[in-house]
Formats: sequence, structure tokens, C-alpha cells
Amino acid sequence: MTATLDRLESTIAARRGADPDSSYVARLNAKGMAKIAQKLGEEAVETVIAAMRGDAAELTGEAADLLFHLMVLLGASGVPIADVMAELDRREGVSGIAEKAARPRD
Ligand SMILES: N=c1c2ncn([C@@H]3O[C@H](COP(=O)(O)OP(=O)(O)OP(=O)(O)O)[C@@H](O)[C@H]3O)c2ncn1[C@@H]1O[C@H](COP(=O)(O)O)[C@@H](O)[C@H]1O
Repeated sequence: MTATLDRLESTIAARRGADPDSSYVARLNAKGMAKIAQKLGEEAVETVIAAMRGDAAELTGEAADLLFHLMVLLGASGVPIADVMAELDRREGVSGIAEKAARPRD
């Protein structure tokens, strides 16, 4: 999975400055962060809908769209996928319930 995301990150970085007429990555970046964020939100909603329909093939496609648009957003934000993976590694073995219970209260 990491190798796939690493390759996709490189492809997105290489395509960002391409001709928007021939590159979806370039076209989306040319529209700016608000449009990239909007697309990510739309893909998240479509992923949720596919999950609720119980259609595994549809969910697979929507999840791929979601991950792709997340990668475009991370790239446009200058956040390497390696940093996200490192954060997940850091959390490994820490129960979400225990972590939430240990948060300082307001
Ligand atoms: N993985 C993807 C990928 N997944 C989805 N998409 C595109 O994401 C778009 C999402 O479809 P939507 O209908 O939701 O969006 P839309 O057509 O822009 O609709 P509106 O926003 O206009 O309403 C489609 O154009 C898909 O083709 C992708 N486009 C590119 N990639 C990867 O990025 C690489 C570079 O792509 P280009 O920049 O286009 O060369 C490709 O070789 C792939 O590896």
C-alpha cells in the first residue's frame, strides 16, 4: 500500500504543473485549495453512500477516488504521505478509547 501511495505522490507532484487541458491533477490544482477540498468532501460523501448501499465494488471505486483526492490535497498542502504514515505508526498499539480518555478536559 505504501509503495502505491508513494508512486501516486510522485505522479501527482509531476503532473501538478502540467497542461490543465490534458491533466486532471493540473486542472484541479489550478482551481485552488477550496476546489480540491470540496472534491475531497464530495468523494468522502460518495464513499459513505457506497458503504451504506453495501456494494463492495462501488465502495472500492469510491475509496480509490477518496484516497486519490486526499493525495492531491496533501500534495497541494506540502504534507508528505510519509508524514501521515509516520503518524499512523506512532499511534500503533494505542487504543483509540484509551487515547481519548487521556485527553485533557476543557
Ligand atoms: N488516480 C487517479 C484518479 N482517480 C480519479 N481521478 C479522476 O478524478 C475525477 C473525479 O471525477 P468526478 O466526476 O467526481 O469529478 P469531475 O469530473 O471533475 O466533476 P466536477 O468536479 O466537474 O463536478 C475524474 O476525472 C477521474 O478520472 C483520477 N485522476 C488521476 N489519477 C492518477 O493521477 C495520474 C495523473 O492524472 P492526470 O493529471 O489526469 O494526468 C493518473 O495517471 C492516475 O495515476
